[in-house]
Amino acid sequence: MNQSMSMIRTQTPSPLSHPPPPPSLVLPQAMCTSQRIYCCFGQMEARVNSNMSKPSLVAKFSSGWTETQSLFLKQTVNNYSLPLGALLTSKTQDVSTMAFNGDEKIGVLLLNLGGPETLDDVQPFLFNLFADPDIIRLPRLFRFLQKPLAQLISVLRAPKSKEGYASIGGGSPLRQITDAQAEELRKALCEKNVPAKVYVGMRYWHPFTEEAIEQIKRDGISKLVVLPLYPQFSISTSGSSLRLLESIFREDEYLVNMQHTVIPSWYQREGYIKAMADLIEKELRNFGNPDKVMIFFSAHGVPLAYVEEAGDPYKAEMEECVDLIMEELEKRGITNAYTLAYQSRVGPVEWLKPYTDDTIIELGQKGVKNLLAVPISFVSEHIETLEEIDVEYKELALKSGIEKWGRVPALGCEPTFISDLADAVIESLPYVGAMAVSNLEARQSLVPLGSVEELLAAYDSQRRELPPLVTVWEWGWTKSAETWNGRAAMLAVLVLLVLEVTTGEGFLHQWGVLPLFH
Ligand SMILES: C=CC1=C(C)c2cc3[nH]c(cc4nc(cc5[nH]c(cc1n2)c(C)c5CCC(=O)O)C(CCC(=O)O)=C4C)c(C)c3C=C
Ligand SMILES: [Fe+2]
Repeated sequence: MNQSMSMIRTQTPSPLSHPPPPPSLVLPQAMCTSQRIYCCFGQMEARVNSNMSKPSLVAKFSSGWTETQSLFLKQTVNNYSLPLGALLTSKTQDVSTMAFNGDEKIGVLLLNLGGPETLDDVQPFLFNLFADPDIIRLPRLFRFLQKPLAQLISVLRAPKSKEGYASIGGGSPLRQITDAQAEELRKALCEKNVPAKVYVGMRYWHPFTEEAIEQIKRDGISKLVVLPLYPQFSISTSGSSLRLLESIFREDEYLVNMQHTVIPSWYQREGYIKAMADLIEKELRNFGNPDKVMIFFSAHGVPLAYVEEAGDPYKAEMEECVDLIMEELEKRGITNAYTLAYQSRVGPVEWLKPYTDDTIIELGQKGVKNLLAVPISFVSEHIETLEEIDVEYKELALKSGIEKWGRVPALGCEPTFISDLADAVIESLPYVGAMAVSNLEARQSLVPLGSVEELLAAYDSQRRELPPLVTVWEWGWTKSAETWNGRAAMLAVLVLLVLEVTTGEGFLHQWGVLPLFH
């Protein structure tokens, strides 16, 4: 464990005054046995017994504490070895004035994928997406081909994508919905006495993350909470956005000094789980016999290698998320059969299984008649809910023998959900600028709160090569021959691809590799 990971930050012992001083004492965790931690408002003092593995609350003296506050303190101390004093402030008082100095400006950066707003945007949007090494990661030898390949694939895919976007109104609704979510989150934070500015940073289209960061600098934000709008962490989504942020932060003096924290995933939060269960419960009522309906969770897929080779926690988080939603439904007396499958695969490599389309056909064959689709990787309506699920999968289901099909809407600006996001932000504030949770066992989710750098170090740190979505081959006997043979092979592949696309014939069509995308 490195030194910074084994530290805890505590409130300096101070008189019981108001407001508290900022956290200033940093102690190696190993030295914190029976560390006394004073909280300097509300007349309270907490003593924490801590060792390398897990701190625990051993004593608490307070006046005027509610049951919830005591429980919160206990859970917090037992789960995290981080700034206790600040955590106490966040639950008891106005964070903007208590946890931080009055001149601190809090910002929340919502990260999302972005989508083309017009049909003309589709090809350049796809180029940005495929030029991202977290989406198509070529072997080192072929990295120089990332952009030409992105150009080729985006041109190849654009007609099919355009058709999809045309059928949902000529563009993606993602920007509008994310802007509305940002505004609702701002209001919810304000109502909870945490005035903050909320920014939207998209990965592949406007408003780009770079644009949001420029605004954050102009606004003089001093403490930033980074909140990817993906409930589950994946290298291909939150990971890619965080990698971009890391490179932006690294090159900018203002940003290097701006304190931040990241909420990497939040699929396990009670408010989110309850909001999902509410939507499912409501939609089940539209069926004649709700208890006979198969609940069909359809998650966005990722290539299998992300999970098996790069350590992407996405699959594990997804499965846990589905279990939590089903547990919540069970508490409400809803014990329907359910299943989880993965949609939207792209290219010929293996993705997470079972695939949504195969599963729909199988369910039909098994005699399932009522199916309720639940999109689970997204919190906004977009092409993959409005077109892929509502049109393509519905059609497939009806063809496969399903008689009644329903679909749960995406969360959008659902109040329980927005309020829970606001709580997630508030609970993360004490971690802004602090070290990440060092105790693996104490993590509440598979990916812990932390800084951009730490999160990237925890997952996919070596950025191992992943099988590209378009498979290329290598041969040769010496290092240099391998390099040049590889490059020649890649060029040959490119030429053949161009010929295939222009003539519509060739070996890839014969092998069923092209058309590349479904
Ligand atoms: C090529 C590989 C892709 C991976 C891996 C991938 C993962 C992934 N994506 C989302 C969420 C969204 N994807 C969206 C669009 C989109 N994604 C891909 C490819 C991969 N996604 C493509 C080619 C596209 C463009 C649309 C299309 O042509 O099909 C969107 C935006 C949709 C919109 O309305 O504009 C979202 C959102 C997740 C959650 C995920 C992995 C977990
Ligand atoms: Fe995608």
